[in-house]
Amino acid sequence: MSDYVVRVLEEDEKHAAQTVFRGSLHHPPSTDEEWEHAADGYPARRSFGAFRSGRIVGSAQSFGSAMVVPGGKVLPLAAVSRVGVRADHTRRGVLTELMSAQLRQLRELDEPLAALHATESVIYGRFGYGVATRGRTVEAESTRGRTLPPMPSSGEIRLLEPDEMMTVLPGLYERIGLRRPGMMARPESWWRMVVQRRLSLKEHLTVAVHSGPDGDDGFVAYQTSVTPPSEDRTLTVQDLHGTSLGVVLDLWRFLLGVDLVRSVSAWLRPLDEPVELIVPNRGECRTTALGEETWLRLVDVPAALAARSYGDADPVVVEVHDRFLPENAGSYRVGPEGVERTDARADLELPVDALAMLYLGDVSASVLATTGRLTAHDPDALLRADRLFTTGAPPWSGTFF
Ligand SMILES: CC(=O)SCCNC(=O)CCNC(=O)[C@H](O)C(C)(C)COP(=O)(O)OP(=O)(O)OC[C@H]1O[C@@H](n2cnc3c(N)ncnc32)[C@H](O)[C@@H]1OP(=O)(O)O
Repeated sequence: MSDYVVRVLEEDEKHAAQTVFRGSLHHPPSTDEEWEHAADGYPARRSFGAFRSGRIVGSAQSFGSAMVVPGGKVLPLAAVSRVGVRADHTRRGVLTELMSAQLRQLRELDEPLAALHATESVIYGRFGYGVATRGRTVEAESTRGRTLPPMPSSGEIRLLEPDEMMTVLPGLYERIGLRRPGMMARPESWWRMVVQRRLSLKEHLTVAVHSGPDGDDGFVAYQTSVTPPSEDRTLTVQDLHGTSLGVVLDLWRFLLGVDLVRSVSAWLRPLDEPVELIVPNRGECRTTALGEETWLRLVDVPAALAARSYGDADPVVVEVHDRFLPENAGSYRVGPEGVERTDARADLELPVDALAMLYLGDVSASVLATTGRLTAHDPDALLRADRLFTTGAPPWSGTFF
């Protein structure tokens, strides 16, 4: 690794970094038009490059966002992406250096959380990331022309014109709010990278907005496709959010009734979204995949632990191990009254990646113990930890970056 230099990029080096990233994913370089929409998504000052003989061979970048944690507090979040190392420089510690530099920067920026979407599950655990939200891919058959189970409807649906999308969606997403642990804020540049880019590239994107008694309260963005030789059209959901479950299910009912569509497919939906209950027969709605959504990193463990709320139980002392950010290592007394560092003997012990799995409520301390990711020195403390860390519903993000 000594032949490599890892440093923050200059603005005019970002395009080359993007080419390395895209190449690592087996994609061609961005066209000028694509780059126009992608360029400012990840600021140069938050973008690291690894250089060998003056040439960029690896990249890891982030943009600033915010994530809601159990109890409703919203914490600064680094959204990490564009991670790639050129194929002729892998397995020499380049990513390890990039991750170390990035984590150090996020500490300096006072961002207690970092999140990413991984291409492979094997990569990020060693850097302290753990899967903190999951989602399911849902496929449902069209209900067109058939009688649906009765359900109270909560409003009306209208389609947006393409030129309305960028003016309506960002404000509507903000209005909907960060409704469940794991959801994140979308900076304006996110909308440009995702929606404006599609519109400029003339991709056919349809957006339906739901309005209830208080105005716009939900939306879905979707595309449709045919896979020859079949004539059957599939509708694929790209983005779906609403202020309540009723609004979200109204949007689903709309999608299931769109003409000339045989089935509706949506990926990484919340695990508890009950689409099965709004189709004529449960069997017409299947979970075809269950997958990792957010990999979360507690960059500042004491700040992150102190920010979330806890269930009703006596405190537990949790010892955290963190190889990359040793300032996080140590024992914390965690309870409904708050969190403090302590020298007391630990009841439970776990690495920081397992703490990320526990943090938003995706898995319980007992499950982590049973699967060998947490050591319980006191079985009673394990039950208390289950009650402390539990949350009402599975966490979910719903934002891809
Ligand atoms: C958030 C995102 O952007 S996700 C996109 C991630 N990028 C990709 O998947 C693109 C294709 N892959 C790559 O570019 C590279 O393989 C990377 C970035 C995943 C890893 O980069 P490298 O420089 O090879 O990682 P590095 O050498 O630091 O490896 C660190 C450790 O992780 C292991 N490792 C890293 N990536 C992998 C992998 N894909 N499969 C198996 N092991 C891996 C290494 O073997 C090494 O283990 P060790 O410490 O026990 O020796």
